[in-house]
Amino acid sequence: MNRPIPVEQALGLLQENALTLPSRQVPLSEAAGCRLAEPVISRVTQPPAAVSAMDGFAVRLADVRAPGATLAVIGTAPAGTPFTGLLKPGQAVRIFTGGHLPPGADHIVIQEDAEISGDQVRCLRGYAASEFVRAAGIDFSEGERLLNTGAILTPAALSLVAAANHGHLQVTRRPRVGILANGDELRPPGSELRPGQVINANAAGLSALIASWGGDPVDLGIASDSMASILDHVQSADVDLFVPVGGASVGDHDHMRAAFRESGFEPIFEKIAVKPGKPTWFSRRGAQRVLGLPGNPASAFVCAHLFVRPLLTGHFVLPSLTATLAAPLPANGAREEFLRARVHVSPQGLLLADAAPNQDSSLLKPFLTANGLIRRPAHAPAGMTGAAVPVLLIGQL
Ligand SMILES: Nc1nc2c(c(=O)[nH]1)N[C@H]1C(S)=C(S)[C@@H](COP(=O)(O)OP(=O)(O)OC[C@H]3O[C@@H](n4cnc5c(N)ncnc54)[C@H](O)[C@@H]3O)O[C@H]1N2
Ligand code: MOO
Repeated sequence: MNRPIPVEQALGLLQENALTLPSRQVPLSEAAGCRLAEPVISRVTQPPAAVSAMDGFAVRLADVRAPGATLAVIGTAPAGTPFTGLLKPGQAVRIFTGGHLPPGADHIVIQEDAEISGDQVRCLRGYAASEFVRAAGIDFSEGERLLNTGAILTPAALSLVAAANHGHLQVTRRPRVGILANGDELRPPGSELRPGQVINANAAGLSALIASWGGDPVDLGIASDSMASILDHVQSADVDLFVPVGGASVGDHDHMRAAFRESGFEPIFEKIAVKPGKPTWFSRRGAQRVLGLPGNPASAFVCAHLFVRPLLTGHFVLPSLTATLAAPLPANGAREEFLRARVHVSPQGLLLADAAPNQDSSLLKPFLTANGLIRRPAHAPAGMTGAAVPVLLIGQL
């Protein structure tokens, strides 16, 4: 299994070997960003009854079709305290936004269109149809399935679940993701460097990406270029997914795969026909997985987006937009390519993709402006300015 496999095949194998994690119950206050381990079924109807969308008067539409109707105000219906009496013809109830419509009422006259005098209200306008009434259940109903197993609890999902009257949720534990840098030359950021030494730059960014995708990053430090050192770091780690970085290629100092194999991990794939990131590899041991990234920083970042993100989010299809090339591209080689690019909307409203001029896999600086990856099939012919290309967003538009 040493030949590089296509990107789509790699994604399929990741999906077949997706992480399986235990679930636990958490209060809503701890559920942000977690993944649901069971569907959320609403326990209530929202709104529970027809309610007013405005401050004003609940009336019968039939009473106010013509302007100038004068009605007797028989009570008040603020939000939280429904008026229980029946609204008869010729009557109105003072109502506030969110208040339940009293039985018999089917229309709201907003207070700006009303003149109050004592316990009477005069409606200045006439109305052809019912206004400002929110029907019961326009948002959702009791028993309705609001979210499926696997959904991520986004801020909007959290409020929806709260509105559906769930105080606790069964969620999958966040995957613990161990980032293991490797290389005798590497030192932590902030170090005094001797000649030949390089900063472990990858771990900081990968850790932030992993957290943004719902993982709990665990910094496993830097292993030196020896089997013993890597084994030492692997054996002492309690993680669901290892993300070793570097030592993935064919050099004399690349021991990462062999060390994991020695630890009982079985290879699933060894290389991907992708540029950058050919040495990206994947293996498993029981419930644990390893997604090995190349050490080159751009390769590590791009392949984290392509292959670590699906493992953490459970979405194994790379989301794609269509953009227009802002500048020509040369023909592509034998590996599917993902070019760091700035994706932006032109003043004419066109989504443009502008590839960074230098795509060398050692460069980090292009990621400051690149918010997308232009996806180019293997052997794609040269692309002309104006051509449509698929783009994967990796940042804000
Ligand atoms: N003869 C061949 N040489 C290489 C091949 C090949 O097929 N045949 N593949 C190349 C490709 S493609 C890539 S990508 C790199 C990846 O190699 P490794 O994963 O083994 O990475 P290293 O050798 O450990 O490091 C490469 C480069 O990146 C720097 N690095 C490593 N880790 C970090 C880190 N955590 N932070 C910052 N920089 C890091 C390291 O110092 C090296 O400069 O292999 C090609 N070679
Ligand atoms: O595939 Mo490597 O990541 O080009 O440099």
